[in-house]
Amino acid sequence: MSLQAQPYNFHIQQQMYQKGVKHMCDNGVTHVPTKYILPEPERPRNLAIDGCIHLPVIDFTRLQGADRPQVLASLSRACQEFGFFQLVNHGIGNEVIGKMIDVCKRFFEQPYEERQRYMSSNLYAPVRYGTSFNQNNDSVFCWRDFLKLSCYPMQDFSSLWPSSPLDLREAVGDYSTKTRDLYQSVMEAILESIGVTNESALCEDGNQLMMVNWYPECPQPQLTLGLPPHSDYSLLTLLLQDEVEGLQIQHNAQWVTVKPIPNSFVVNIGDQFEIFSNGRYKSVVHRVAVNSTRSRLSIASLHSLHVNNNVTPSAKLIDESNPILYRDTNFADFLNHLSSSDFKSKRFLESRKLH
Ligand SMILES: O=C(O)CCC(=O)C(=O)O
Ligand SMILES: [Fe+2]
Repeated sequence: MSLQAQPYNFHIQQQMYQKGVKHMCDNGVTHVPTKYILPEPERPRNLAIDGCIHLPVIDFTRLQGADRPQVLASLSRACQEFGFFQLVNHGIGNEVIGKMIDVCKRFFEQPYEERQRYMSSNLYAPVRYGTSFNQNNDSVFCWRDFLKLSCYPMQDFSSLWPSSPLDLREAVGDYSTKTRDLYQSVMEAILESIGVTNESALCEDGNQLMMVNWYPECPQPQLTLGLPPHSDYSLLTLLLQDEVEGLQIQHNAQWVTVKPIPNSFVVNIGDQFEIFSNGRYKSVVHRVAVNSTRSRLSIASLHSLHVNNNVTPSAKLIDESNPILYRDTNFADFLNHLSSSDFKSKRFLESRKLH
């Protein structure tokens, strides 16, 4: 190879990575390029070796009935010990969920030119197609393409959602409305479980963002990750995963794989709620492992405070024995953190801790 050929190839490869993993797979990739290879200690172990975990299960129907006090107690334990739970009997119909999963898969199966229309490196863009975690900054890329859709208020955003597949806007509209209603009921229960009521800013008028994650089959899944360890900048995330496992959470200093339960949501506490609860409920670090035989789709509905609102520890949870632990924060702080190069070495939440 001539001396000049190297930088040229390097440039071509960089362009290829920026187009995403689906594009690379469509072009017949047979091994994981160096750009995606993690240092050994950060690599996942075989999914079959890492333990599986059955997260606490919360039955939404029981939450609405005479059993509410017992279910609230289980909810409180789950949010303190795991930061995660699985929500069953949530009332969102199979057709709404099935249509959403199907249309999202069809979005990613379109030719690159169609998906690329929504590509943007601007983290503020309300609709954005992209790859990796933060492709502007990631030194090691991850095996994931995504479509981000701002969803609330819907009339401000729905005309910006992809126009192809033709039924995408209708499916996202139905799904985001239903998940938003479900979020409000679950958040009311979470607030009640922590002994704080009348917090309408946490239930209404906030921000709703849909992250549709596509993890194509990966030829060497033991070398890379679909998503690196992170916690969500949200109050609460409602995650829908298809039947393919891959989500791992950190529990008792171990990575454990969450076993998908059909027709359920994985719900997790985000950074904003950990701050609001002054650390009582935990925003837990999680990551995604990929596999060599099956692509995987997940759809995270992230519910946060309105972008202009500060999140601050609730005065009702602060007293002499529970001193305030976090500084106030807002969405701009988070985006600054995300675009700073040191975000991997320090978690956003850590940067907000007072002591
Ligand atoms: O794909 C998953 O299971 C998790 C996705 C996730 O953590 C996220 O979108 O923040
Ligand atoms: Fe996440």
